[in-house]
Order: sequence, then C-alpha cells, then structure tokens
Amino acid sequence: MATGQALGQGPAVSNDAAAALMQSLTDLVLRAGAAILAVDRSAPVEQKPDGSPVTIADLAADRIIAEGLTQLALGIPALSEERCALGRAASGSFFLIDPLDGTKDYVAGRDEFTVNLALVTDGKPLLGIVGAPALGLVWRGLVGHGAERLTIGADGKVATAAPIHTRPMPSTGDPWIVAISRLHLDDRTVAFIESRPGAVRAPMGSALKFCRIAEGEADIYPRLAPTCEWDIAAGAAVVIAAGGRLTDGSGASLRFDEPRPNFIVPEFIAWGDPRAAG
Ligand SMILES: Nc1ncnc2c1ncn2[C@@H]1O[C@H](COP(=O)(O)O)[C@@H](OP(=O)(O)O)[C@H]1O
Ligand SMILES: [Mg+2]
Repeated sequence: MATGQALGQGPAVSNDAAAALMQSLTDLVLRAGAAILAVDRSAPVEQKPDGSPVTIADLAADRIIAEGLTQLALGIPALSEERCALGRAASGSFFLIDPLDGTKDYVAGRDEFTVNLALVTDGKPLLGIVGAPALGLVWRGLVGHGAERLTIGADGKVATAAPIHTRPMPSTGDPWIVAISRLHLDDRTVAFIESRPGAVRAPMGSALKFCRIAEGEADIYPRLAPTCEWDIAAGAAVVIAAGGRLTDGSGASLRFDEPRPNFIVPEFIAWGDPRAAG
C-alpha cells in the first residue's frame, strides 16, 4: 500500500481532553528521549528506502511512544515516521510522531535533535510536545491554552516550567532572526531570506527551530523545500499555542488532513508574529 493514505476516522479530541493528556504524553516524550541518550551513538546507521538514515535510537524511541500510547488506551490513531505505512486518520484526531527528528545531526554527534509528538484534531495541530533530550529541554503547547518551556533535571524529571510566547515582528530596519535548517538549506529558502532586508540566519537542526520561535528567540522559520508532516506538526502546535502561525508559501494556514503523497509537505513558513504572515 502506498503511504500517505487516509484511513478511517479517529475520535475528535477536545481541547479540555487534550489538556488532561498533556502530562502523560510529556512523560512518554521524556522516556523516549532518555532511551535515545542511552544508545551508543557509534552504532551502525541504516538507510531507509528514501535514503534517509535510521538508527537503533530512532527505533527505540518509536517503540516507547507506540507502547506508551497503547497502554494509555486512548483509541486515538497514531502515525509515526517509523510506521508511516499505516496511514493517518481521515478526520477526527490522530497523533503524529517523529521519534527522532534530526537523525543526521544526532549521527554527527550534535545535540540538536528532538522527539516530536503532536495531536492533530480536524486537520489542525492542537497539542505539541518537542523534547530535546541532549539539551535537557522540552517545549510544549496546547492551542488556546498557551505554551511553556520545561527544564529537565539530572533525574530525568521536570525541574522548572516557564510560560513562553512568540515576540512581535521586528520594527522596520531591525534584524529578523531567521531559523534555518543546518543540513537542508535550499535555494528557494535562501532567496526568500535574502528578500527580507536585515535577516540574520540562525542554523539549527530538527524541530528546535519552531521552539526558538515559540520562546521569542527567533522570528521566522521559512522552509520552501520538502519535509514530512511528522517533522513539523508538534513544533507547529507549540508555535501556534505560543501566539504564532504556520502557513504554506501563499499565506494559507497549513493543514494536516490533506492528501499528500508520503506525507510530504512541499513548503511552509512558521511565523512568530501572525501579523507578519499577512
Ligand atoms: N527531501 C526531503 N523530503 C522529505 N523530508 C525531508 C527532506 N529533506 C529533509 N527532510 C526532513 O527534514 C528533517 C531534518 O530537518 P533539519 O535539516 O531541519 O533538521 C528530516 O527529519 P528526520 O531526521 O526525522 O529524518 C527529514 O524528515
Ligand atoms: Mg524528522
């Protein structure tokens, strides 16, 4: 079966029901992150059919989240990068998971990799959790309820939690901080950046780019090149919950219920200040 298919219907999870799930889902992201850190990074790297790398850390994190969701017995379908042949729900709610985003950065020995867990309801990101285990940080948000940044202690538990918000777009002439991919920067995105006078590039791996926007450390993350839905849904939810927006290249809100071959999103822009998106 081709991937990218919509299968069945998930229950529509409400905002309040999602809020009640936040801590259990955060615990899963923390456990998946701990499993990634426990793996020997020098273990062999396999290539998937699309040429992207997969390691035993990706698979260990994926298993923890899959088993954890099964134990929570929520009856909500889940689509993960590592099990994407299963398709996603056509309507209602579903989880969208990247157990290890930034695998190439991880393999290269950098700390800029994340565990991404999103809950999408009726095509819109509702809840997102992005864990950066090597940095000891988690960002999480629930649209309509706000977003926060957690620090994780040496015991693996949440040490501090602070609310976060995107920042207003820079005044004319002031620099824009532009989050960009460290390893996948493309010509169209470069042209977009260069069309904005005063743009300062901030390269980083994985969904961290969304998190820096959500906490007001960056202004925009343009990606006019393909990524997959699981790379962006959790980060998008955090950005939107923190006051920002996620659009396609023409300014329309990006949805997660459109038929997309192999779940590929051709382009998107994450904006800290929705007024900047026009
Ligand atoms: N041509 C392409 N098509 C689909 N996804 C792509 C892609 N090039 C890069 N990606 C995605 O971009 C992610 C890395 O983004 P970044 O460079 O910003 O860290 C990868 O996530 P994984 O590491 O989970 O495979 C991969 O899924
Ligand atoms: Mg990814």
